Amino acid sequence: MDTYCLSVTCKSKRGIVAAIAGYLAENGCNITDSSQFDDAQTDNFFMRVSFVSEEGVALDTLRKGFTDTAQAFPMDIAVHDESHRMKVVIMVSRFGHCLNDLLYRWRIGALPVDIVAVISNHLDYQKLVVNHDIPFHYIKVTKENKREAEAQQMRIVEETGAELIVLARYMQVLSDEMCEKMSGRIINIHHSFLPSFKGANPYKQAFERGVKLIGATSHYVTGLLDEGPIIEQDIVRVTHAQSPSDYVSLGRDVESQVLARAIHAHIHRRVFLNGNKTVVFPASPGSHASERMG
Ligand SMILES: Nc1nc2c(c(=O)[nH]1)N[C@@H](CN(C=O)c1ccc(C(=O)N[C@@H](CCC(=O)O)C(=O)O)cc1)CN2
Repeated sequence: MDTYCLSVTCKSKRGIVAAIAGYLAENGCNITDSSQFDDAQTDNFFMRVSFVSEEGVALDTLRKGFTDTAQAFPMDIAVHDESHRMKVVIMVSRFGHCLNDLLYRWRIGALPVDIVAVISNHLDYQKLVVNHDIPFHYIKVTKENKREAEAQQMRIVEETGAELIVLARYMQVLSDEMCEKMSGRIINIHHSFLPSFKGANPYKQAFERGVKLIGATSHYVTGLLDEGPIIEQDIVRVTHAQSPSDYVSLGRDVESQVLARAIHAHIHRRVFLNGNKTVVFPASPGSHASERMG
């Protein structure tokens, strides 16, 4: 039997959970996992439900049936087949550790997505990508050709049907237009514990500040550089004896892990936008089951 995921965002009101649980039960669906959050500050309510359609009621029928429930509680509602593999374009510049990590996770089945293309403004990782039988697109970016380069990037996104763009250390600022068009569908890894040290060279900034912790932050990309809603973060200790290049080495693993966790949360629809913040529900049991055991 297929497992589906229902995600709901609405204004908080008594009875929402009962209405949704009741609707699913009445339509032969068994809830296997449920998370909800009522934000008292914004009065926004968020809910994510995994369920099995035990009597074979089709996804489209369930979607259509929800409109009545949705009318009782004006809500943004979406129902997805949890077996759907999201189409992803990865973009990278000169630092390839996050790309390499994502390709490995994808290859062993730990990242159940379809990587439909890798785009880079450098040729460093062409062989690596082609060896994974994934299309590689080299699109040079200069101050003079940024707009045309971005148009080429967006053509690839549209032609492949990509649902998510991952900036795996892609070091070019995207235009407001692209950020708006792909709002909530571009995930970046920034190599600092935001909001500290935005922009280029965060490790140099951290070294000059004399920090004792460096970190990585994965966030949705907006027109405001490195200020998009944060999805995942982590940190690693540093000492007075270490240099910015030591930070680069120490940062590789934490950047890769933070980005992978953020993508995993996004593709399993566990991330909800809440103004310029996010609500991130925990992974449901078995959500890592797609990984091929060695
Ligand atoms: N619109 C946005 N674009 C990008 C974001 C974002 O949040 N909003 N995140 C960056 C990633 N990034 C840090 O994580 C970052 C990348 C690049 C720069 C920058 O100043 N780039 C220069 C060119 C540098 C070069 O050519 O090597 C530039 O674009 O003029 C700052 C921060 C990805 N894009």
